[in-house]
Amino acid sequence: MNDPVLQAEGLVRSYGKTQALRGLSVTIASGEIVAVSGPSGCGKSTLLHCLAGIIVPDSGAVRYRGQPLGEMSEKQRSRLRRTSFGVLFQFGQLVAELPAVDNVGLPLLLGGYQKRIADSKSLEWLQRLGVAEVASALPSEMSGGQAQRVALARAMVTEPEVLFADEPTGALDSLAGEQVLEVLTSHARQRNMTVVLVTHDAKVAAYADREVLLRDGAQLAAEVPA
Ligand SMILES: Nc1ncnc2c1ncn2[C@@H]1O[C@H](COP(=O)(O)OP(=O)(O)OP(=O)(O)O)[C@@H](O)[C@H]1O
Repeated sequence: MNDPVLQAEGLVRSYGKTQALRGLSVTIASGEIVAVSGPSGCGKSTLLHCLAGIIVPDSGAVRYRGQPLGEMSEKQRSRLRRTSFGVLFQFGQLVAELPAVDNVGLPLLLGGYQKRIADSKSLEWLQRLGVAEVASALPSEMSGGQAQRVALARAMVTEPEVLFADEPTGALDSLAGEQVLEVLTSHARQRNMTVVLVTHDAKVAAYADREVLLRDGAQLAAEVPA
């Protein structure tokens, strides 16, 4: 395996009495596209959120390039999410008051880019994902599928080292879903971007290099190539 980018060891995470992760370990190499799959409620999103440092496991550790996330301050973790990680949540989470072009450009503005450059990179990504026509639309004026593609553009625009995507094609019909996955995976392969893709759909998992199958908060079996 190439250099590991992310190593999770013995992750346990509960919500009240529900144990979402039960001692899960997984290693993700640089440039790998990994699908995390399994039935609803098996802990996929919880694993993604632990790997991205959005939530902290009750026990176990996640290391990013050897550095335990648990030993970073919240400020350091959020800086890491802004600079090295791109996160696409299951429900896009666009800013309701901003048109698509500004939603996508937001992480660039926060990273110190000039508005003019942020706008042009944002439009480039909207075009690549086939939603340039909604550039000036507010999220409330978009279809669910358009909003999801805009949210993906926002996660990709900073060219993150690792992209975490939770059901990135959940709101898309199958043709649009294939187009988005094609753009996402070909870009990742060109740029050696690591992708962690949560999905319950075998057709989506087939775009990955490797599949991590979960059942009830644990890995089902030896990892299988997708
Ligand atoms: N914020 C929360 N509060 C309480 N229980 C939660 C919370 N988030 C997740 N859970 C529970 O933890 C378990 C794992 O949830 P998780 O969302 O990680 O699974 P998932 O595989 O991503 O599911 P889905 O495919 O339906 O999105 C489930 O039983 C879920 O009900």
